[in-house]
Amino acid sequence: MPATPNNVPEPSRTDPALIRNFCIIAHIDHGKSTLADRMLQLTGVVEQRQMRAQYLDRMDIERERGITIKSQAVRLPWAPTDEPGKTHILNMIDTPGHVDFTYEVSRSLAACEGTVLLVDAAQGIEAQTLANLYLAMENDLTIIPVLNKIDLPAAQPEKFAEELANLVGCDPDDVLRVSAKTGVGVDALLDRAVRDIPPPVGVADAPARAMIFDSVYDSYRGVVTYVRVIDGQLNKRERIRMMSTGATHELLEIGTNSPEMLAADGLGVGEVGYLITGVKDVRQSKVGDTVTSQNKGATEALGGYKDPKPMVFSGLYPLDGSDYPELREALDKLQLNDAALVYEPETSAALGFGFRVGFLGLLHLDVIRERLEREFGLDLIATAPNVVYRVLMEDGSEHTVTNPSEFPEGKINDVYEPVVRATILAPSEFIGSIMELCQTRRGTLLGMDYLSEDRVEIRYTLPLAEIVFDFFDQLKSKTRGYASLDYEPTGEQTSSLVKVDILLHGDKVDAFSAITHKDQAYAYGVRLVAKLRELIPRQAFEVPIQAAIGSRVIARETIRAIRKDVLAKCYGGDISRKRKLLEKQKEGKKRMKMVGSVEVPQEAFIAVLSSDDSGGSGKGKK
Ligand SMILES: Nc1nc2c(ncn2[C@@H]2O[C@H](COP(=O)(O)OP(=O)(O)OP(=O)(O)O)[C@@H](O)[C@H]2O)c(=O)[nH]1
Repeated sequence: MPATPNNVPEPSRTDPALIRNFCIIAHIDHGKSTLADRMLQLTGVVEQRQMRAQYLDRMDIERERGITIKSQAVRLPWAPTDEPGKTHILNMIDTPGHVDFTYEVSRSLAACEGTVLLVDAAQGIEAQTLANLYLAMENDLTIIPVLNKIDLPAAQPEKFAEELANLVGCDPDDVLRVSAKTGVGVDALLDRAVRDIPPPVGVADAPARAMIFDSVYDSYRGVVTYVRVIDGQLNKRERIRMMSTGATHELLEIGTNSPEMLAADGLGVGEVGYLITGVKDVRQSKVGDTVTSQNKGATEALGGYKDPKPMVFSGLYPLDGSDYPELREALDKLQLNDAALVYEPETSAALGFGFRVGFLGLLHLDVIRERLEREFGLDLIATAPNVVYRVLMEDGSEHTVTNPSEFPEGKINDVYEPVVRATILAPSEFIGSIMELCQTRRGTLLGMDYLSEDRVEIRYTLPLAEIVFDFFDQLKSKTRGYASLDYEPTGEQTSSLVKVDILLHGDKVDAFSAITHKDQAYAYGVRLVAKLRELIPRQAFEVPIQAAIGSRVIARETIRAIRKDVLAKCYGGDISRKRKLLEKQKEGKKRMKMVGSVEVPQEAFIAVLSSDDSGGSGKGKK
């Protein structure tokens, strides 16, 4: 019998023996949000008529794109089927599934004792299933293997139960089978969570220590911080201290989510809930930090706290220069809710005033750009994303390069670039094409394992710069969509990297500068110069386009001159027709940027993004 809100125990200081903290980990689209929805319904915390799809994904973009960006926690009362009178509290912590947000995933995992490992019964294990499973194992979590979507005609539960059982080391019969869509098997899953996941252990009378696993900005309430109490207790109205910064705040409100906020007097050992202190900026309440009481607080923080590090940078410029103040304001607002977003003003000779913005990865970049355009109505030019390089000069100085045009001139000793460990899962028939792709992207094979007869896991070390553009698209097209990819940063390596500049009519265009491997520089220069010749219209004078490394020109094309006389075709005196043509010409000009003396269309800046010859890539077009 599912519990109802009426027999929920008091929200604060629940007996830890009755608490189970868990999260759901899954590859994108394997049904995590749908399963969470079913759990909300089955435990009675959301009434049928209020139910809407993906209840927990609150951000519009999350719902539209069907992805989870920020994690959320929700408290579910559940009396197991064999103990109907004993209501337990299941705290479900939703985790983002995408590789860009791995740090948030690992913080959420650290707040749990168990995890539901959810796998699509028609797809099987994918790269992010593995990546998240390894994180869960590192955190010593109890793993409940579950196959989802068993209602699908294409489901192969027997085959994938075997695969999953091999992976987690259990019997195939112990793999649960559910349909998050129809609800079949979800009650058995909740029973299993109560039975298998250990209750939290903590010292009730020790100084309070709570781990922050998420914090979100709410325009009415300020920052809402999600915590899991490990030791002691936090009480309403007390002063709390953030251990990484030492900042203290008054605890204005404390409570739990069911799934709406429900205020309480405090939170005790093992409990999961929210705190409100009135701060306005999530950077004051950072994921991974430890909260303690100001008075007789703890001296040792929990686990390691790590600042999220931007991995990919891109220049964002308003198409209309007068929108610059709005862009700054919009970035300020987004940063209130996104501690990982960093930016600083930047000026480009070609694009004017803008910002160099650091992101966790490409999805993060896409989401931010889309929000800037959609929520703030800005038209933006985004320069090609690049990674961060470290350059050591012969004179011993060191430069961190986040913008290719700032790559130092002069005598360079070494250039370091970030590398990742990539895991690719695919049917074994594609091994050849995957290896070929990784090889051309300067990859080093680390190893390969068969998960089952026809599915293989391939591990590579790859430069991050080689995968930030279109690696995933290429991988998908070479494997007919069957491959999945996950990667994690593993440090840096020295490489022979050079800066390729593009000169238009003799002037260097900073927005087109790129850093590439020495062996690829020539091909890159030739390709870009050819593409720009196609995209830049003829001007009143001849325009040479050159690619150069330092002062050495490696490729050249020329745009021939024309006199663009739109009136040439209008004989006679039809003045209104003439005016129309002139107006049309003026409008056409608005979409151009003057770069030195040359008019460059917006598409040209996007063209740098794509590595094929078909014009701009999908990513740059939005
Ligand atoms: N047939 C069927 N479809 C399902 C089931 N569970 C989920 N789906 C569908 O699978 C798709 C992905 O489900 P989501 O719940 O959004 O997946 P997710 O894992 O939360 O995705 P992210 O939030 O991006 O990580 C949606 O179209 C769901 O309707 C199921 O049990 N059966």
